[in-house]
Amino acid sequence: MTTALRTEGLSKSWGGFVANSQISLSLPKGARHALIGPNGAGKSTFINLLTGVLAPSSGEVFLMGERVTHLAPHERVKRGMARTFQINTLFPGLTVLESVVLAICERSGAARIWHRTVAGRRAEIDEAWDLLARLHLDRDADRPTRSLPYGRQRLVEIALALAARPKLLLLDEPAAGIPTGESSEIFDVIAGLPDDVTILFIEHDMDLVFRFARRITVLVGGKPLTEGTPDEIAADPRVREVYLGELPHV
Ligand SMILES: Nc1ncnc2c1ncn2[C@@H]1O[C@H](COP(=O)(O)OP(=O)(O)OP(=O)(O)O)[C@@H](O)[C@H]1O
Repeated sequence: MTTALRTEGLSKSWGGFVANSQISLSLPKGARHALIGPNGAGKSTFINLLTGVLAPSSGEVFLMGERVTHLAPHERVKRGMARTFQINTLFPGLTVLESVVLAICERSGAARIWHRTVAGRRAEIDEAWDLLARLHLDRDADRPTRSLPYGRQRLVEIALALAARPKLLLLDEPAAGIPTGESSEIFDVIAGLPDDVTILFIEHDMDLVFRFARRITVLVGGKPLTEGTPDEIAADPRVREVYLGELPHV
């Protein structure tokens, strides 16, 4: 089976403080893998090491079998690694459709001429409509992204990441701060993505984690405590101790 993402002994320290210690993880193609752990466990640090925002103190990162440990973030994006960004820092004044068309142009190399006219980019516009339909965003296509409710903005962020046609999608708390009904919708959309997109997500809401992950890694104090299926993780007394009753009963 093809491994989409593999890390070997990935570690990050600042001075004497160890934020990530010897994390070795392997995600087969099509994985729906959750990374969980208490506040400060080192989850965001790990994602930042994967994307190249941070350089590891030691260890390796492989994307689709290729070593990418020392590549710049944009080089990893080119090779198929995408993460979501807060939309407010991207194109707040553009409509949903314009934002997604621009992101597609960025991937297809048409970005350098986009200012001529977005309306002239027929292939990119068609692709954007397909993507919006898949994410149930088509009815919002003509609205400025900043006028959307927060939950739908998060969906646009996912659409922008998908515009890069990623092989690996990294989601750092995709449902944070969103009312329960809307967060389920976001995870329904994520669950409906095709299996050629491998997904690693961080999420604090244990109901969502146990509904959508096929495997879970638990990080405590920067170290992997255990990894397993949702049933295995929910039944693990060490994990139950860390989560103090937040886990579903099996
Ligand atoms: N640039 C930095 N310099 C020093 N320490 C840092 C830096 N970035 C993160 N840390 C520390 O590393 C530890 C892990 O932080 P990280 O944000 O990765 O945890 P997390 O599991 O994502 O937490 P949360 O669930 O609260 O978002 C924390 O103690 C944090 O203070």
